[in-house]
Amino acid sequence: MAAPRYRVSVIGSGNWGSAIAKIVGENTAGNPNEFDLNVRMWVFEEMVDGKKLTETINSKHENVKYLPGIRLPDNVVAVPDLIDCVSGSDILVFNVPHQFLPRICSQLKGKIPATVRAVSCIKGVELSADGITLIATYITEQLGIYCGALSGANLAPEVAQEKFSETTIAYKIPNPADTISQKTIKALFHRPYFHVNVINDLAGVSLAGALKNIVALASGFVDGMDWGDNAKSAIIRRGLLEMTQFSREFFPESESSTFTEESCGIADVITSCAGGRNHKLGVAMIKTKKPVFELEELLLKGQKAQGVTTAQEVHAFLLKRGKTADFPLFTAVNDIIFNGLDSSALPRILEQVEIQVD
Ligand SMILES: NC(=O)C1=CN([C@@H]2O[C@H](COP(=O)(O)OP(=O)(O)OC[C@H]3O[C@@H](n4cnc5c(N)ncnc54)[C@H](O)[C@@H]3O)[C@@H](O)[C@H]2O)C=CC1
Ligand SMILES: O=C(CO)COP(=O)(O)O
Repeated sequence: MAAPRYRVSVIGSGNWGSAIAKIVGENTAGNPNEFDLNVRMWVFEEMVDGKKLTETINSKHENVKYLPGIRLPDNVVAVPDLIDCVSGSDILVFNVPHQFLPRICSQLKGKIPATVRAVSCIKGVELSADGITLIATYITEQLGIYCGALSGANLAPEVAQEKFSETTIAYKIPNPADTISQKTIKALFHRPYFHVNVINDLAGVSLAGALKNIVALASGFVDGMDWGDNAKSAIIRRGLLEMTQFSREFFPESESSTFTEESCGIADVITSCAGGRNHKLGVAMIKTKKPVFELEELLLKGQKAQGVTTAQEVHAFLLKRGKTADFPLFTAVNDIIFNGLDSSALPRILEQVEIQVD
């Protein structure tokens, strides 16, 4: 009997969504025994230069708004209808700014067979009255399918230009009878220029990707104040410690080594504090004093900086638990964005507590 050829859909077509669709399209084309050639990519439809974005993507093979200048493989097909996009697929790749996920899941609920498998490339968390849920876990809870997580030091424009980077995927086989293995998942994402390491630590990979966006904003603040490289390294060190402590304390199944050894940990903090959108926004906030969401629109032109909402969500979670004092950097980032705290207070705030990680 011939082995199954898995059909893959990518849900999302922003800066990272399009770059990941390019990778997946290259790999389905390169592994015809394992994957169906065509990759459907869900596009939140909008008019760009008087034309539907899906039509432009399918005729020019370029996402002219969110990943301009990069040719997408011909086998990546833009689809405006979410249900059409996922129907008949075996593997779903979720890649949207995290604030849009609940609506997407509510549209998909009850329509996905339990045998479908998913990977989330989203960097964020889901906040509810009960607390914080990992994005992958949220997808599992909403759709009844297993979901892993991909996260790493992966600025989308660099990955799309095929400049070398590494990434981490957390994927555990949920059912011994599954034919979609860690090897299958690696074959879907690994490229000569995009090296994948598959591990088991779903909480560590997911939280590293979400929390580093808060640290990247803080690094933008110190660069906005022109405080130099020593200050930025201090923010990176303290940020990584708070990220690890948060994960170990609230998700004890996470592993410290994920933060120190994997691309999704230290490497992503360094990358994001050097060149990411959250960093850029942090710099601009200090230099211009303009409101954060006005700057996001102005600078990112429809792209999103996830650190702003994540800082707010993590703060609400810590406040409810009386734990803000244990996470002074996370708390200060929220207070600088939303409560008018002066960023020059960072050294005084960080002096008060030294983080302990087991
Ligand atoms: N861009 C990057 O370099 C990287 C991003 N990520 C993460 O990937 C995830 C997706 O980010 P990007 O693809 O960069 O997105 P993006 O920041 O480019 O956001 C724009 C996307 O949001 C969509 N959108 C706007 N309004 C919407 C709505 N109401 N409903 C649904 N979609 C809507 C747009 O159509 C567009 O596809 C985020 O969690 C981000 O943190 C991870 C690694 C790298
Ligand atoms: O996650 C990223 C790089 O790994 C992208 O970070 P930004 O969203 O801050 O651009």
